[in-house]
Amino acid sequence: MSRKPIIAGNWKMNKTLAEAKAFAEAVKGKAPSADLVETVIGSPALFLAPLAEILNGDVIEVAAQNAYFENAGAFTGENSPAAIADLGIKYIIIGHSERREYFHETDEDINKKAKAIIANGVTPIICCGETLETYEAGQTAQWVESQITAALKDLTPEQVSNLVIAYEPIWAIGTGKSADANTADETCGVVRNTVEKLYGKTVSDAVRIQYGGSVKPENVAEYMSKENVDGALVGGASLEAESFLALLDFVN
Ligand SMILES: O=C[C@H](O)COP(=O)(O)O
Repeated sequence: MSRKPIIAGNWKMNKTLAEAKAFAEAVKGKAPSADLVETVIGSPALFLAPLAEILNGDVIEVAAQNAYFENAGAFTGENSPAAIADLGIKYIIIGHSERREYFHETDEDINKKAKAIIANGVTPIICCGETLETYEAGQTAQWVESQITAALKDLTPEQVSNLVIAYEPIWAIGTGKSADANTADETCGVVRNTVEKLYGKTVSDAVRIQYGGSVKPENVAEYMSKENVDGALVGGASLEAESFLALLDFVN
């Protein structure tokens, strides 16, 4: 099954407006054709509008790193999925382990966010992944299956076919100790099998699954060679324009 690769950077809470705009100008027009790979930059909400303007018409898409599950109302500090969609943003990352850890987001929150994002015509990138303790206890498959089952609750087969899931072992995030490609492929396979159990093989064959956790230009091609890995969600190595573009070299 050929699924279009998708490489997404996640800047997390980094950059100033000037740095974000300089990055966008540096990468504009330099990513491979969208026929070969989907390229996405996950930006802080502060920079979504200027990035969307600079990259308007470019193959590179902009993603938000989170959104609330209501479109408007008395939710101080939150960002509306409808307002994000209104900027022309095509992707919203949700359920990142840092949001779950530091901001106590639950599987139920992620499910509500996914529904609200899809209702606004935006594609969610739904994150899952286990702690080192869970990994060392051999409980990764059960953990990831429970996260994905809860995140997809009540979504339709078509909605699931079109979204992206990112498997990010917490123990590999920001540590430089990435999961080896076979482990990444195996657990992305668990994610795909979970989708198949819930929705059938047509949907599980269509859904795209990224690996994330210390992905670099030096190791991205190996991940992308694996059957169950359709892309990468990249933190540190996406912060600099040269490194971000080098993540895409595997398509050549
Ligand atoms: O969203 C990205 C992941 O948290 C991976 O971050 P990293 O590439 O810095 O390990």
